[in-house]
Amino acid sequence: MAIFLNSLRRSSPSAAVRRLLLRPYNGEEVTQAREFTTCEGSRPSLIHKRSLDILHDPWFNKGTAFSMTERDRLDLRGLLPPNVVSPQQQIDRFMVDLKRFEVNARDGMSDTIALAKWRVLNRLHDRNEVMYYKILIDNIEEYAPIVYTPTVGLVCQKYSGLFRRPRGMYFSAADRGEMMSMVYNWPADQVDMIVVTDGSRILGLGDLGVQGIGIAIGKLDLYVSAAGINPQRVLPVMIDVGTNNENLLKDPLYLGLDQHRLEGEEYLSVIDEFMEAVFTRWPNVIVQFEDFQSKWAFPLLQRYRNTYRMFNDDVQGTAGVAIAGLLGAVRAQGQPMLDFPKQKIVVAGAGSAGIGVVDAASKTMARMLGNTESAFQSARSQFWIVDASGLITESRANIDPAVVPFSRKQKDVGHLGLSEGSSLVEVVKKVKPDVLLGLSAVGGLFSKEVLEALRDSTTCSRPAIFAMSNPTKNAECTPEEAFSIVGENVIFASGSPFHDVNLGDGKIGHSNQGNNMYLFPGIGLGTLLSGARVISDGMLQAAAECLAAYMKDEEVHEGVIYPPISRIRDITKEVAAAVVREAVKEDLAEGYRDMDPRELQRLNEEEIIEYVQNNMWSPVYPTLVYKQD
Ligand SMILES: NC(=O)C1=CN([C@@H]2O[C@H](COP(=O)(O)OP(=O)(O)OC[C@H]3O[C@@H](n4cnc5c(N)ncnc54)[C@H](O)[C@@H]3O)[C@@H](O)[C@H]2O)C=CC1
Ligand SMILES: CC(=O)C(=O)O
Ligand SMILES: [Mg+2]
Repeated sequence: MAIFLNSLRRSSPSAAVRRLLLRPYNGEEVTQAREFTTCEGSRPSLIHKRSLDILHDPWFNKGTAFSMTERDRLDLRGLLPPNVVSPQQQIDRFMVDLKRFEVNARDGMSDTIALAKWRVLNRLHDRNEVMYYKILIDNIEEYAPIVYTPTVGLVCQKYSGLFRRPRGMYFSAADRGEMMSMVYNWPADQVDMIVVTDGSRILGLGDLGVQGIGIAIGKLDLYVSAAGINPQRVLPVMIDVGTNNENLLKDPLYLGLDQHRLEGEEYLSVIDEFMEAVFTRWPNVIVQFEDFQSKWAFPLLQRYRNTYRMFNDDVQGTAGVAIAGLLGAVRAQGQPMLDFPKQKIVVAGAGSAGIGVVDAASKTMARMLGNTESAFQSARSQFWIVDASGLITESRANIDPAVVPFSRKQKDVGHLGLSEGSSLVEVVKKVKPDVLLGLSAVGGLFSKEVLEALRDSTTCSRPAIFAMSNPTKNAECTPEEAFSIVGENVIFASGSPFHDVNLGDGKIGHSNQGNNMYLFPGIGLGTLLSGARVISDGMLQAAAECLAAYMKDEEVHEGVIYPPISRIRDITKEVAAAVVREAVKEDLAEGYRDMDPRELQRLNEEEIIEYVQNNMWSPVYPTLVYKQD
């Protein structure tokens, strides 16, 4: 098994390879001259703008940090206060403004304070991208919960009121037939990463229509901060096919199409047209599908995954993060990882996320058991899935095709006294699971009764609870509830961040954040840098195994199964390198820029990590030089 077989070959790179490795991508001139990957002292960025146009462009603006020579060169003299400040002084001044909200917060962060912070950060994002990402990267643990879950959920809900400047692109059902030309309205000639949503299931908040654009923006903030994707080459996209949220349709301030969602072939034709348009203009782009309702998430993934460079984060990213956490829980129990196929896992939620996890985790078990048909059967029999109508068995009427392979046979559950529709608490009592995993979007689903049933039934020394639904109020339980009811030994992870729990006597109950943010940035970056034409199961599995292997034994024994968010840039680099390696191994890698596939094949593990590192964008002001069109 690849996990933990970290036998890195440490040979020194050839001179030619080293030249490639050590040459981070320097921005060549592009039509819109939108590059700032270089920094002071190295190759400058050529721009076709002067004066106020520069100050109003967040991709180039440095505000008060423009030096006097640059002010002269770019016709900025007199347009800024005279004092030239350093980038760090700029950040210090900004942080004084941002931190004032903390002074007001007596009972932790209220929604109002979180939103106020989001507003201040968003305004900076509109003004000056380098500074925005510098602050985000340096304080990712503190501000990920603002630009991402949970606050991004609130932002999407309140989008009409918060909307000031558009960010990203909107394609709507009214744009049918126009998308192929519309894509040229985007100013960047190169786009590496698109996150697209149709707004139909935003976190656990349901159909938010056009307001779902916020989640695409939040995910791309993580692509820039964690994966070092150049912010000039990311594109958030909202495909507005209508909404079935009656409150939004009644709202006079709603900014989306005033119609119910398109269905069937009409819906598919819009998404098809969008995919064709973006891949025509940017053939190397990677498209991440985000927060599509389950009924479309699976069919769209099957429709596009063998043709386009795309993946579904909720189905595939979440699965990888869950697998890494599940393997961590096995290690925390003091068991060898090969015992994973013995774990009994009750899953609450049979949507895109829940079924994505069960599908991938059962495949991981099956691989450990020898990959035969009976191994697959045996692996599937370790999972019991409960949805809004209770335990899912083969006798379920109108069952979603994606769920069919995981529905239980009556004969297999009957001997436990269970049947179609048995309640979660009954299932927990009878199955006596090692793991309870929630992707139901139902806050508090793991009630006192359910947690007591787990405590009283399980034979596991360290049961694990994954309350993975977002945002915070949708978590199936809190860490306090898990530790106080099930016991101090429990392994706990949640989708949105919670604080660790003080268990007294110097003991800490660790609250892990089990969120796909640990994987999607690395999957995207690894795909980009390998030049893989599609994203294979093997590449996704490599990403999950890398995350699992990242945690040290001492950490997992402490109940820490995921790294702290502050290490997300490092873990993303490792994940991306694992994805590149697997793409090369599977002969999918077609190379990236100067790195052709043959060179890529010659790199050893260390060199691949170096290659990834050197292609991660960092927030540094470039020197700007004006060039006439
Ligand atoms: N932590 C993470 O990285 C991720 C978390 N999620 C979260 O997972 C949740 C679900 O996402 P999807 O699967 O796409 O949504 P979905 O709406 O497709 O699925 C929800 C599922 O929960 C079931 N459910 C509803 N009430 C239930 C109940 N009382 N008991 C048991 N099951 C119940 C539904 O029947 C359905 O099968 C959301 O809150 C989302 O934020 C999703 C992706 C990643
Ligand atoms: C984290 C995420 O992708 C979700 O909750 O949908
Ligand atoms: Mg999602």
